[in-house]
Amino acid sequence: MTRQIISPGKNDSSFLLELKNVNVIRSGKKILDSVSLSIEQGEHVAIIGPNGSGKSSLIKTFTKEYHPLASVDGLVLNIMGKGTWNVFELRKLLGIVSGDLQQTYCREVSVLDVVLSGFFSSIGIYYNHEVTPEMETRAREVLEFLEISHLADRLMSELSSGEARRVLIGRALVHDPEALILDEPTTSLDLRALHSFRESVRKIADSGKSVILVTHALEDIIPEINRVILIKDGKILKDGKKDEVLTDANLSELFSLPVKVLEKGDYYQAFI
Ligand SMILES: Nc1ncnc2c1ncn2[C@@H]1O[C@H](COP(=O)(O)OP(=O)(O)OP(=O)(O)O)[C@@H](O)[C@H]1O
Repeated sequence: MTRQIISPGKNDSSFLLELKNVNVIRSGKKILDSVSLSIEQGEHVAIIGPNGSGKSSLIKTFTKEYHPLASVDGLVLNIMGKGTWNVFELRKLLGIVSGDLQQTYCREVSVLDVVLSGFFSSIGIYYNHEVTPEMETRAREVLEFLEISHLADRLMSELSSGEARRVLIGRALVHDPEALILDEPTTSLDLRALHSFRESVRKIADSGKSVILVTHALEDIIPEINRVILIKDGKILKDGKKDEVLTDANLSELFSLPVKVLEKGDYYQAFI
């Protein structure tokens, strides 16, 4: 399945993602409103917004699940400098981890098979999937990198939320994506699981892959992320350096109520 996106760009772009004037309408409602942003390869970014602000819709636009209005002047939607992508190839290039994805793994699939399924952009391994020895070696390497080799033969349905979330990172990493996109990744994780999860993501950020974190929780922002984009009502409210964007005034405007931002060590927290 190949889809043509407007304004195919040059192939030598250093941008991982380049969006200009992206408008998305679903069920007659504008859910992304003239969104323009560029993310360089290797750059780490947090996209923060309240419930319903358009964060997941933005990710679905990156992965071609949602399509921008083609009739808008100046529309650009390029990924790695290209406007046209095979959708399955694209989904391998952008490793995505979300709570939704975790819910689809409630059937009996082993951890190793979950990681291997990343090669096929599928939910599990089926009879028509040809798993090569190289794929299995790579899947085991990823489990080791994430320090969860001991879980390889366990069933996904028997894991804790924290363990399962790290397995899904493994699935996203197995085909060596350019970027890891994390959509509300820490929902339902306790403090210990949160810590392990953050450490895994920090390791990935240090390895040179872009980490794009989408969340409403400031404490998810790992120190390696230096740029923050605020999104409200489908529009970009602010985009800039973390310490300049995460202010009381900006967060109060974002959530439409008085918010106090605290910086603690290398992390941030919001209070009301
Ligand atoms: N397929 C769709 N059809 C109709 N409305 C949609 C669709 N997808 C998203 N929306 C609407 O677009 C708005 C943004 O939704 P989106 O899921 O992107 O928000 P979000 O910022 O990810 O929210 P949350 O933090 O609650 O997950 C919401 O009002 C939502 O109801």
